Amino acid sequence: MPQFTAERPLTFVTGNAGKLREFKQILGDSFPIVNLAVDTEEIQEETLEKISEAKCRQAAAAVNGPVLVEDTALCFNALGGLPGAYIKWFLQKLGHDGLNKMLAGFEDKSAEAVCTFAYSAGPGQEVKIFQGRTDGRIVPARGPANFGWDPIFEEKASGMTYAEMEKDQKNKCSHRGKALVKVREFLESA
Ligand SMILES: O=P(O)(O)OP(=O)(O)OP(=O)(O)OC[C@H]1O[C@@H](n2cnc3c(O)ncnc32)[C@H](O)[C@@H]1O
Ligand SMILES: [Mg+2]
Repeated sequence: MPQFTAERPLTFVTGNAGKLREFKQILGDSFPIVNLAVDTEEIQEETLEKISEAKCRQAAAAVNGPVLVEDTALCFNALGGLPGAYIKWFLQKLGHDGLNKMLAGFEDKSAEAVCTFAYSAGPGQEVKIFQGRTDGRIVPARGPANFGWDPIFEEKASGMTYAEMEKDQKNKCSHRGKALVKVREFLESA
């Protein structure tokens, strides 16, 4: 375990309350973690790994210490993986109903939720990537609209939308939960 201390904690850089809430539920308080919202520039890139890596380098420079960032993508299979990393803007402009309508012309409503964490020990240090993926499909909204696109993502294995699940159930099967298992393994072995 890298020596995170109260003076030099691991900083989870995000401005998203839902992400932070789940992050804390999943990782608990096993070591000193603080949260900071740094406005990072989101680059346009081919791969989710490169987007998270760029975000991580900016965050490490801003914090000047160990950082963890994540980027979440929602990939519609009928659209070749789009909106992917651009889901935030599509959700903001179109809402749940509009996202469903985007797939109206396609039989295939399947989608993949992808969470990509990136860790750096500090500015100029190597960036480690941890990814979690969950299969599902896009459905008309069901369940409380507490977090992003949770009501319209029906997880494949359970047939429930993320929004219909108890928090523990979502965290066990979610893109974020799977990625954080890998993050924890790394932090515990490093
Ligand atoms: O500061 P950062 O960490 O970048 O936070 P963000 O809100 O900008 O997040 P992203 O760039 O990763 O955009 C992902 C979008 O998907 C949403 N989202 C992320 N994880 C989700 C989840 O588990 N369930 C539902 N919506 C989610 C999130 O609210 C955004 O609208
Ligand atoms: Mg963002």
